[in-house]
Amino acid sequence: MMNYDVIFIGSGHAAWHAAVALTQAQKKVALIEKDTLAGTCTNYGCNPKILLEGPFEILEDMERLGDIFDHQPAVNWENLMRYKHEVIDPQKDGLEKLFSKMGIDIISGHGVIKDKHTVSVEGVDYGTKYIVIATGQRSHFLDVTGKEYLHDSRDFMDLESFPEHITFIGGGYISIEFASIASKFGSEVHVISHSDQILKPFHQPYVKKLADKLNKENVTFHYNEETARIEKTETGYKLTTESGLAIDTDYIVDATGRIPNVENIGLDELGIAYSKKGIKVNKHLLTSVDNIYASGDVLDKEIPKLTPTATFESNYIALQIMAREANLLNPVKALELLPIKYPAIPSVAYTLPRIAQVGMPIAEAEEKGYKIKTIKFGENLRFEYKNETDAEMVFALDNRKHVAGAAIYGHAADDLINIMTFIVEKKMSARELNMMIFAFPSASSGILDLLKVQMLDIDIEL
Ligand SMILES: Cc1cc2nc3c(=O)[nH]c(=O)nc-3n(C[C@H](O)[C@H](O)[C@H](O)COP(=O)(O)OP(=O)(O)OC[C@H]3O[C@@H](n4cnc5c(N)ncnc54)[C@H](O)[C@@H]3O)c2cc1C
Ligand SMILES: NC(=O)c1ccc[n+]([C@@H]2O[C@H](COP(=O)([O-])OP(=O)(O)OC[C@H]3O[C@@H](n4cnc5c(N)ncnc54)[C@H](O)[C@@H]3O)[C@@H](O)[C@H]2O)c1
Repeated sequence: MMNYDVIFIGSGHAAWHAAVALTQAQKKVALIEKDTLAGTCTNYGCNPKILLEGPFEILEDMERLGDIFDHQPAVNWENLMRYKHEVIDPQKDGLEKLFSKMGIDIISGHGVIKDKHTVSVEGVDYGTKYIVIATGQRSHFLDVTGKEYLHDSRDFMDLESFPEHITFIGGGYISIEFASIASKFGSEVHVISHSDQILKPFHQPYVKKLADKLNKENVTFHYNEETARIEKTETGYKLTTESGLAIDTDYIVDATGRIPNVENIGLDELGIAYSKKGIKVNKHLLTSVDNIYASGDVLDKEIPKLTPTATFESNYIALQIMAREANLLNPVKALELLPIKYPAIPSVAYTLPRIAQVGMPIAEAEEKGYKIKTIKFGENLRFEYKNETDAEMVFALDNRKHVAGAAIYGHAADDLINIMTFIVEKKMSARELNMMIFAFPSASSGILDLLKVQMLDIDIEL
């Protein structure tokens, strides 16, 4: 039987960062993957999503600049799809080469934990000292009549031609990000939310601003509607809700969330606890079995299930295993195994424009009595922000004049929020920011200049 120091079940970000770090630390490592090497983000999530969205972002920029351009171009979806395959498909091959070169074994097939030191793949057993469960999540599908006509995000990002009428069920990240693309493409878009909200975790005034904008661009939002059934019609599909709303459409994306892959991997047999939200772990990301960790989307966790959080957990587990191994070698100088401590985590909805946030939600900061300040940087710095006059940031100042949290609405929010993450995490003061020089003109320097003044909390409105 082949023996390893660490076996990872899954090969996404929750797994491979640790696999690389442990291999560099001379550990013998294997990644087990039943689908595509490198997991969701690389092949079917963040990477293809942002590639497909890129040209629509350029269109949006051009539209904002109006008649400065003589012609408004259109996106050729077939060519964009070809470009996606050209760029995204080789990524897994590149990683496979890198992993093999490093000496990481890649085992194809469905991994099942047989006992605490054995993982079985398609009838072959592999021995190991540690196991990391990093099996991620899969799309949830509604259990309704006609569910066979529903598609998920993976299907959407593989569409060969773009539908003229498209319907998204769910009001989360996937629905609203893809609805942004579809509306820019010129399709008639419907979004069905079973609650009275969309993008629930985000700053709701900005979500409303986005919904109003999308609404003007052919996106119709239907709130408090439960999907009842889907029927095939002569021209496409008819989606009917429990209240009787009927929508004729060419394509339906079910984006009602993702569910953790906890089945058929040996959890019950080993007594590893899990819930509907995922595998339960302690503060060291250990399951109830002392050599079996879990990482990434498959975790039952309160923090957002994102690529950077999966990567953070993966790196943390690598360090835990290295420390445990070092302590075995030298128990006298045993290293302290610190519990995981997450820093400020930014979230971004890659809509057109983006909505981003970090730190304490503004609504919570308001309740705590923190000072809430708004910077209308798009209006104030129109020359720099490509005429995006409605771009703005709201932030909360705690009583020590540190930024406790921020939310941004605007095209550059995905990058600007990283600057704010730094400021929030490091509890930077206006004085410290003032001691630094930033390149100008740039999206971040504008916002930083305005922020420094506002952080001083002198009574002026910018
Ligand atoms: C459409 C979409 C867009 C997204 N956009 C973003 C974004 O912009 N930013 C962001 O931060 N996050 C985004 N995410 C979320 C991000 O993709 C996940 O948080 C991230 O991929 C989690 O990594 P992971 O390694 O935990 O899981 P995954 O990447 O899902 O990897 C798990 C792997 O385990 C494999 N597996 C499962 N069971 C077994 C088994 N028994 N044996 C062997 N292999 C198994 C699976 O095939 C899979 O490849 C997006 C997700 C989707 C679906
Ligand atoms: N920009 C990003 O970081 C990004 C982008 C895409 C996906 N993701 C990740 O992928 C996950 C999945 O995305 P998602 O948009 O599918 O999930 P989500 O959790 O963001 O949204 C799911 C939506 O479906 C609704 N819903 C749930 N059950 C329903 C039901 N029975 N009927 C109707 N509606 C229902 C919810 O109210 C919610 O609006 C996200 O939670 C996130 O972790 C992140």
